[in-house]
This record gives sequence, structure tokens and C-alpha cells, in this order.
Amino acid sequence: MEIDNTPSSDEAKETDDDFAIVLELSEDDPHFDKKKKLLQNKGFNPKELVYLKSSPGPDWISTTLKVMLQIARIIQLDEVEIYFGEDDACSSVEFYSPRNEVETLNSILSLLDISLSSGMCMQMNVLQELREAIIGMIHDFGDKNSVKTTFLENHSCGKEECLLQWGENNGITTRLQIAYVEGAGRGAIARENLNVGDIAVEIPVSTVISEELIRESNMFHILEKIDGISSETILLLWSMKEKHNCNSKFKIYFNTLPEEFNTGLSFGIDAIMALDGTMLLEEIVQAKQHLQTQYDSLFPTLCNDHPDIFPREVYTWEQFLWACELWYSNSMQVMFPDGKLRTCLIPIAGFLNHSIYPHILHYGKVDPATNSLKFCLSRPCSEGEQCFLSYGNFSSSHLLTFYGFLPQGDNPYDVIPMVQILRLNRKIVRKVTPD
Ligand SMILES: C[S@@+](CC[C@H](N)C(=O)[O-])C[C@H]1O[C@@H](n2cnc3c(N)ncnc32)[C@H](O)[C@@H]1O
Repeated sequence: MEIDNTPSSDEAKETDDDFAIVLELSEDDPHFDKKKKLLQNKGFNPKELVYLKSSPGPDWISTTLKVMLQIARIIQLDEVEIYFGEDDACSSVEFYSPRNEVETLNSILSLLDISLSSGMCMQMNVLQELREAIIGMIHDFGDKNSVKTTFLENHSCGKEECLLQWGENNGITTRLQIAYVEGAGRGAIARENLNVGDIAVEIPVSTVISEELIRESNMFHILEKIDGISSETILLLWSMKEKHNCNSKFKIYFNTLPEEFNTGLSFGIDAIMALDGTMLLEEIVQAKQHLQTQYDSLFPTLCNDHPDIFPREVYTWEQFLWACELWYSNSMQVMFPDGKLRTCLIPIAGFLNHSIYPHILHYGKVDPATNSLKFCLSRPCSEGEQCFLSYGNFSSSHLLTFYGFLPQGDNPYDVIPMVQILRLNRKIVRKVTPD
């Protein structure tokens, strides 16, 4: 089917309608049915063809882009956005979330780039015009939503510089430098103007801390025999000891880690009192109880049975909590070429802070061609600007509990209680409204 602004079938014959950009909702999409319905509510099909004209009129580019955006926004919705998208099905929703918007613009850009690089299209000039318009929209979005960072000048970044040097010696390439920033510890700052598609940091797999590395350690054969123990727990126990290992390959990385993380898990009594009666306190207490149970199931048994491998002074509850906070707040999920998803610590990339308006959206897949992780920009980052990542679609309570901060701006993922309220509200309406 042709979209609104394309010619009717008679008109189509008079135009160069031989090349079309295809916007398609994948049948593998876990939300295919809901998205299809949303598309149909707006008059679109799951597969739409946007035909190019050789001499488009003055409004053609903007009208065409508007339609492409409407379709791509729905294709790029995530679960929470779909929930609200369904409510707004008949209204003319233009904006779902910052993540959705950046994802949408980048998905159209990549379709245009594929068409341009195929060289099959007669209307290269039109594709170029569409591309420039999309790039302009990505820039505008960044300009409207850039977060001002205040740098703290009186902090030395000696340890961080050492890590950057270590990274360089071990094949890490980065266009970021590290600085202390107000309210977030260290942050990663662009050394030069970075554009959409540029790689801000590239990390070879050999410099990533993952399960594979731990298999070589002398504690692995003991831990793997423990019933139900997860890879994450094994990694956590390894990092508690490796932190003190002077010969560790990752010594310089461990040197840069904070003594304290200040996530919700180590909130002091004052903070806990201030949260009295809130759902957040419940979340923190439950998470901590779970960790305490886990610790008690492992210690002091491991220290008693293998004192040389699990020294008592290293495996204290306080150090266990530190390692939990390290892994919760600094690890990333990475997909390896063998198809396995592993939890990893990633030196240097670990300095990237989170934002609701991130520059980098996709970073969790090893490129098999280079055996490296590439942190590519989905929107530009100017020289001297702090470069942000998206840690995921987390609510503020999750970010506070496991990362120790509240994000700036309206967090679109603060919706769970609201979703519950809406559902409850609907149930009440249904009950009181006769059929
Ligand atoms: C992966 S580390 C990022 C580097 C970290 N800032 C540091 O100095 O090591 C994640 C931690 O950074 C801090 N952080 C990340 N994003 C933040 C933000 N938007 N505001 C405040 N703190 C943030 C939190 O302490 C979080 O636990």
C-alpha cells in the first residue's frame, strides 16, 4: 500500500515511482499485534512503501518525513510506550519518549543510508534531501534536550588517566576524556565534535571482565559446584578478591573504582528514615534482605572450607555489599558472537553516566568482525559536552536503589504505579458503568 502523500495509482504512473523506501514492522517483533493495531488506527499497514519522486514539490520532503516518522515511531515503541500509545490510539500522538524519538530518527536514517549505499535509486538527490532533513531533526532534538554539565575543577583525574593509558596499550580506542562532574562522580566528555554514527569508544573483548575470564581462576572449580549459583554471583565473589590482587591484569581498573557506591543498598539510617512508608523503602529493604540471605548461604562456609582461597578478612558482609553495588551500578549486558548474553564490567565505558536523553543507545553487542564492543552515537555530542548512555528503561526508584541517583527531567519509565492506578481506574469504571 502507498502512504497518504504518494500519488494515487493513476498519478503514480506519471511519476518515477520505481523506487520506494520500505517501512516494515517485523513479524518477529514481540509486540507485533499491538503495534499492527496502532498502525492500522492511524491508517497504515505493517508494511508501507514510500515512493520517491524525481522532482518533489516544496512540501513533499516535510510531508513525507512526517508520515515516515508516524510509522517509525510506532515500530520503535517499547512495552511501556505501547501501553500509553494504545490509550492515545485515536489522537495524533507526535512524541512517545526521548528514547523512542532518537530511535525513530536513527531508524529512518539507517533506511536512507542503505538506499543511498545501494546506488540503485534514480532519485539520489531526493534521498540526500531526506537524509539532510533527518540529520537536522536529530541535531534539533539534541539542542533542545542537551543537559548542562558542571565540571569540578579541583579533582585530580590521575587514576582515570592511568586507566585511559592502560586502555590505549590494550587496544581500546576512545574519543572521550574523563572529568569529575557535579552530582555524578566522574563522567565521559567528548574530546572533539562527535557525529551520529561516530564511535565514541571501542573496547576489544580481551579488556572486558566477564564469566570467561573467571573460568581460569582457582575459585571457579569450587564455586561451579555450588547448587544454583549464578554467573553473576561467581563474578561478584571473584571481584571481591581480585580488587586486592597486585598482579591482576585489571589492577589499574580496580584502582579507579570508588571506595563507596552510595546506591540505595548502602543508604544510611537518615536516608532510610526519610523514606519511611514509601514503596521505595520496601524495594530497598527487599533487595537487601535477598542479598543478606545469599551472603549467609555462602559465608562463613566458603571461608571455613577453603580459607586459602576465600580469606575471611576479604569476604566480609561489607565487602560483599560493595561488590553487589559495583556489579549493579557498573555492569552491562553484552551479547557475544556465540549468542550468549553475559554480564560484564567494561573499563573506560564504565565512566559513561546515564541520561533520559542519551547520546548512545546501542552498545551491547560484540561486533564479530572486530571482536570488539562499539559505543556509537545516535545523536551528536559536541566537544566538551558530557556524553551520556542509556542504562535501560528504568524507573527512578530502580535507578535510586541500584545506581544511587535520580535522573534529571521527566522519566517516562516512572509509570508502574500510574499503570496500576490506570488499570484500577478502568476496573472501577467498568464496574460502575452498566453495559
Ligand atoms: C557506570 S557508573 C558511571 C561512572 C560514575 N559516575 C563514576 O564516577 O564511576 C554508574 C554510576 O554513576 C553515577 N551516575 C550515572 N548517571 C548519573 C546521573 N545521571 N546522575 C547522577 N549520577 C549518575 C551513579 O553513581 C551510578 O551508580
